[in-house]
Amino acid sequence: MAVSFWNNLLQITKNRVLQQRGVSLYNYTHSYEEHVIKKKLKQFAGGSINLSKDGSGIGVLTLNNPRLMNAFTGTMMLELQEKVTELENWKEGKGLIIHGAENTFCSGSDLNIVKAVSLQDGVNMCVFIQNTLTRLMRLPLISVALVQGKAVGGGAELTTACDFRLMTPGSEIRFVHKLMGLVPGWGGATRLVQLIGSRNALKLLSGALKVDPERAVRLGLAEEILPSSDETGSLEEACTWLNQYTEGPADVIQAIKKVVIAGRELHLEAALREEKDIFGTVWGGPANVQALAQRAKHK
Ligand SMILES: CCC(=O)SCCNC(=O)CCNC(=O)[C@H](O)C(C)(C)COP(=O)(O)OP(=O)(O)OC[C@H]1O[C@@H](n2cnc3c(N)ncnc32)[C@H](O)[C@@H]1OP(=O)(O)O
Repeated sequence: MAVSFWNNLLQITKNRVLQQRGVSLYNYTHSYEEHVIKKKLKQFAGGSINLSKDGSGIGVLTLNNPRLMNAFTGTMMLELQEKVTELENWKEGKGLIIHGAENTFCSGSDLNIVKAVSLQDGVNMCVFIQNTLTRLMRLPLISVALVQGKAVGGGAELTTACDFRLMTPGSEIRFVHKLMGLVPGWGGATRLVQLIGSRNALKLLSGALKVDPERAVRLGLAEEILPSSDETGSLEEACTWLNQYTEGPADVIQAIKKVVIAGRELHLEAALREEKDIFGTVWGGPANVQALAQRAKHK
């Protein structure tokens, strides 16, 4: 009796955490105070995170700090959080492409920050960006990291917060943390293990291996190698690839992503309950009614 009470409570809590995507994994009980770290991040300015949203429900998020190979400054970390909040509230959204400006993806954390901050601030920055990337991963949008040039360190970690990775010829994903005397902290190791298994993840992290597109596809880390390597061509190709999966009404696409998140993150019974609740949001909805009226056949 008591065990089942606590199991139920645990499941309800997990459901709530999943549903309230803005909720942080960490709070003051972990000595984490977001407003304090935000103030610190403001001190490391430069670059920007740009978001454009088109009428067909596809958003394009551009990491824009090409002078430093699109390394994340403090203000870019803050802007990423703002853009994720905007995307969480985008009712018409269906898909998201993340790419870097000027033919390269991202070289991770700005090394000027790594050099300047204390251990406590470093850990709190890690918490801040880990929270943002967890929310990014849970967006009700189908997300793609378009990897052109190099995705290094935190840049490699960011690619793993997307549902899919598409790589251009000559591009590379590399977890260089070991060479910096570090390990991933933006959630990248946890997600990498989920994506390619613990043995492959261990090889990539402990060898700081350069993962070219062919190897990434073999490992199941990337879906495809796009034909174009230039910025405009590869972005168009990534949009075309994504469109195969975002055809249809936004509420249905978002519901599909939500049932997949539930299946991935929750225990079986909680996932099944969540799936039933999400099902209830589309049953009898406009797309369902229209499909029934058209006597749809799926040949
Ligand atoms: C989560 C924790 C982490 O992210 S730890 C990992 C931090 N990132 C790194 O250690 C990557 C360091 N950078 C590199 O290895 C190379 O710059 C890479 C990305 C491979 C690109 O090489 P390459 O194409 O030859 O360009 P480059 O080295 O000439 O770089 C151009 C200018 O950009 C700068 N840059 C690059 N990355 C960063 C970074 N993360 N932080 C600060 N600055 C960075 C380079 O220093 C270089 O600047 P400059 O032209 O020498 O003034």
